This record gives sequence, structure tokens and C-alpha cells, in this order.
Amino acid sequence: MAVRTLLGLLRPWQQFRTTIITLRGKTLVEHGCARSMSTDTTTDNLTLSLDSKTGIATLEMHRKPVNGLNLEMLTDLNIALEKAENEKSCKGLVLTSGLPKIFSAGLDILEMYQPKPERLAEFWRTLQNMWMRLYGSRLVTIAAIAGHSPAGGCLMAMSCDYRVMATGKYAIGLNETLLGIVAPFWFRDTMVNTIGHRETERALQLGHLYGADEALKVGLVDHLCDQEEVVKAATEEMSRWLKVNAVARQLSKSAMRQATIDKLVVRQEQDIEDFMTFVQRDAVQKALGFYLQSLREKRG
Ligand SMILES: CCCCC/C=C/C(=O)SCCNC(=O)CCNC(=O)[C@H](O)C(C)(C)COP(=O)(O)OP(=O)(O)OC[C@H]1O[C@@H](n2cnc3c(N)ncnc32)[C@H](O)[C@@H]1OP(=O)(O)O
Repeated sequence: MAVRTLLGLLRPWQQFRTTIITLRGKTLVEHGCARSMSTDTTTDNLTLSLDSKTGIATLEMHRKPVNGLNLEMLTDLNIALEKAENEKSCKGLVLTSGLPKIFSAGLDILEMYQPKPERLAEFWRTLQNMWMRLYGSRLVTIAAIAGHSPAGGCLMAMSCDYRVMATGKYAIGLNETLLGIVAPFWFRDTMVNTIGHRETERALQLGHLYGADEALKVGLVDHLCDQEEVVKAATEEMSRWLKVNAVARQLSKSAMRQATIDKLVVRQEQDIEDFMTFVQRDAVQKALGFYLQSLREKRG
């Protein structure tokens, strides 16, 4: 009761901080004053910071070696996204990576290979929630992609409002079929909404990974620039979006995206069941084992 009364007196972000402690058994490391998001918030997996002058937050992923999305990383992403969302002065979010040559290698395959069922279900639910949060964010969201972005990495990028990608030998796309797995309907829907039905159909079947030029051509990304300029270009683009009336922009975004999100909302439990059944099939486990092996052998 005392805790509830105290929570009632706290602002949303302060309640949020308390929730972190309750949910994870450990708190985020917050540098400086805990009363403002203008100070950095850092975990093992990411840093969230807000420029209080511009209202632009930067969410930088840094889970070594490749920003693989495991349960802990996804939990941190959910917490960070909710924190940015709840901070009134925050208007936009740049999603980027602090690791060289990698945006995100997508889902951590080790979460799906020889999994423990309970953790597998939690992992998938946390991913679903992260996607719904990012795709439906009130904020202007821009992905600054200075490295590879396959599968779940591509999903995160596509869930933003705009994508800036580095020129160079980086690849982006939904390559699930190359692993012997199938992108779920909400991954597919997000891609259809980004590049259209026919291009998605081709890309999904082939597990096609686009180079930067090709990604620009089909509209999978919106702008290319030098690797070092990616975050700057994203921030510059952001200021254009922030000049638009926020309510009108948010309502337009929601009008375009909410039906896609609602499709998952009503099928969330079924989707978890489907995922668990599929992933635990012998053939799928075998395929994931081979793929992991090929990644390891590539390193020699
Ligand atoms: C069943 C329903 C469908 C679910 C939908 C699935 C969505 C997904 O996201 S599945 C994951 C798809 N991701 C990939 O296919 C990417 C695989 N990785 C790569 O292609 C490369 O690692 C790279 C291009 C992203 C980076 O290349 P490079 O810089 O050369 O780094 P390494 O390949 O040497 O990798 C370093 C280290 O990390 C391990 N690793 C890479 N990706 C993943 C991953 N997604 N999950 C787990 N581990 C990964 C890799 O095996 C290396 O490990 P060590 O050899 O032990 O150091």
C-alpha cells in the first residue's frame, strides 16, 4: 500500500525507474541526476540519451559482438523506448548502433536454438512488444544504419519512420529463408508497408539481403551517406519532421500503422504458440544448428 501511494506521487518516468528495479532485479545505471532524461541511461546493451535543446533522443545499441537481440537486450529496448515515449520533452528518436559495421544482426539465434520453452515464450513476447512500441511510437523515429542489418535488424529499421544507411558493403533485408525459418506475419506486413507487396514477396522467398544502393532503389532505405555522417544525416532529417504539427503527424502515422499493429494485438498469444511450435520442430532446430555452425566456420 505504502509503495502504491508513493508511486502515485511520482511522475511517469520516475514510476518507470521503480518498475525497472521490480521487473529485472537490477536497475539501469543512470549517470548524473536521475530527475531528467537529459542525462544518459546506460545498460550492458544500450545507451539512451536526450538532447534537451532539440528534444531528440538517441538510442544507441552496443551489445557485443553484433547487437544480437536476446531477451535481455529486447527488455532493455522496451524500457528505453517506453522511457523516451513517456518523456514529454522528447519529440524524436534516432535509433543507431555503437558497434562498428553492425546495426543489428537480428534475433540472437541462440535464443531459438535448443531453447527452454518458458524463456522462448518470454523472448518472443518481448520482441512482439518491442515491435509494437517502436512501430506505433508517437515519436518521429529515424534509423541511422551504419552497418549490416539482417532479419530482426531490418525489422527494427523498417519500424522507424525514415532510414538513413551508410554506403559501403552492408546488407539489409529479411533473410529468414536462408536460415530455414519463416518471417512471421508482422515482419512481412512491416515490409509490405515499406516496399510494397510484389517486392516483399520476392525478397522474402529469396531471403534477399539488399546492398545499400539497391535498398535505396526499392525504398527499403530513404537516404545514403558516408558511414561517419549517418547519425548527423538522421538528425538533420529529423529536424524537418519536427517542424510538422505533431498531433497531425502522429494521427497520420497512426492511421497508416495502427491496423497492422492491431493484427498482432488480437493474435499475440496465437503468434507465440505458432512461433514456439515452429521453432521447436526437429527440422528447424537442425537448420538453425547448421546456420550457427556456418557462421562460426566463416570466422575460421
Ligand atoms: C522462426 C520464426 C522466425 C523468427 C524471425 C527471425 C529473425 C532473425 O533475426 S534470425 C537472425 C538472422 N540473422 C542473421 O542471419 C545474421 C547472421 N550474422 C551474420 O550474417 C554476420 O554475423 C554479420 C553480417 C551480421 C556480421 O558479420 P561479422 O562482422 O563478420 O561477424 P561474425 O559473423 O564473425 O559474427 C561474430 C559472432 O557473432 C555471432 N553471430 C552473428 N550473428 C548472430 C546472430 N544473429 N545470433 C547469434 N549469434 C550471432 C557469430 O556466430 C560470431 O560468433 P563467434 O564465432 O562465436 O564469435
